[in-house]
Amino acid sequence: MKIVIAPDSFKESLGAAAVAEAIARGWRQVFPQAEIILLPMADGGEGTVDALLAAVGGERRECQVRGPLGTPVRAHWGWLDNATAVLEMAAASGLHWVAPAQRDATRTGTYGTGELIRQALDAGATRIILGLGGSATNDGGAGLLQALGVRLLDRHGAELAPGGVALAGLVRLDISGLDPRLQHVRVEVAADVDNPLCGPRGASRVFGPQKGASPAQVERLDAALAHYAQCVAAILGEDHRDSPGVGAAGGVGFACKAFLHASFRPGIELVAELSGLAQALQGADLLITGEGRLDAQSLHGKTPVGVARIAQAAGVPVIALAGSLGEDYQALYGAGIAAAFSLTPGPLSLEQACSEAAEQLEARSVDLARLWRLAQAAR
Ligand SMILES: O=C(O)[C@H](O)CO
Repeated sequence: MKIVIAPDSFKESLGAAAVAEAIARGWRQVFPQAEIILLPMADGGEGTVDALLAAVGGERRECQVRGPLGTPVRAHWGWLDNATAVLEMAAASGLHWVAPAQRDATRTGTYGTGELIRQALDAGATRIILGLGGSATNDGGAGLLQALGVRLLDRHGAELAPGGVALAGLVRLDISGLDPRLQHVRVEVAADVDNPLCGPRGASRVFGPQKGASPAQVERLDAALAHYAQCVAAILGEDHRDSPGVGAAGGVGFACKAFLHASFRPGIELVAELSGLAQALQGADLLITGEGRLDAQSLHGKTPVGVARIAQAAGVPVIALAGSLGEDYQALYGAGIAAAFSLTPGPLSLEQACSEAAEQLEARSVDLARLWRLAQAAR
């Protein structure tokens, strides 16, 4: 029997490698002889740099940058030997940097992600792979642009304060100071979702609430991003707000598309390709994937659906384990996932569920393996 285990991280709880190991421990209790291949995945969000370094090798580097609330954080990135830098915006501006009680999507910013890009430029990168997802921010990448030399000015000619809501006061963009080294760098965005910038499927409405935005704040943020997109279109002569993926990471995708001329692809596709997932699936009986939460939104680029697409092409069935199953998660059954299970055995606080994730994963994996054995015996 050959099993491929290819999960994402469980955000704010367990990295993808630890998730894969916990599932493998459970499976081995029932099938000690099984051939088990562990391929930790990522979709552009948290864990993308580590997944890519694990897949292709390279050097893990660290630097201090401005976190989402403006205080210093220690962010990591990767350097591959062909002058390629691998960055993940969550390392600088991710939700995990902001304690739940402090989450405020109206004022968090992405300046630190721009500083990460500067680090890559200083190192001489000619290609930058930038993972988007898992952000604490909703600023349309405004902070990132400021860190790279763009000036965003209000009606008094003063620089805008950090955060998405401040964009409502944008009157003028001065792009003359944009770091000239960017002209010689290929930027490839690996995005976790394909959402547009604004509107019902936009960054603020879909992802704002998980970053602490109230319904009224969501509306203010959506209007501010629409105004920002309008100002950008006025100077560039091109409106990128509806392009797929520009709503990733609170709209960082938009800044990358408009000013860094980035190409876009689903993050999971890139990670799966570099990790050799399709090859690993040859002759496999089952793929087990997982993510902290699965719901209908997962259809728009999240890891379990991305790996399921590749498994489907290889004729391998897929089962997903999730920390929690959200609204309309059954939509995943139409996207190549045969069955999805939530981890918790009963009511648990979020803190408890996060701290017990490894034990619960192992236990559910045992349950799953036992069910699989029963199904095999009944054949
Ligand atoms: O960071 C976010 O906003 C979500 O992960 C979607 O990209």
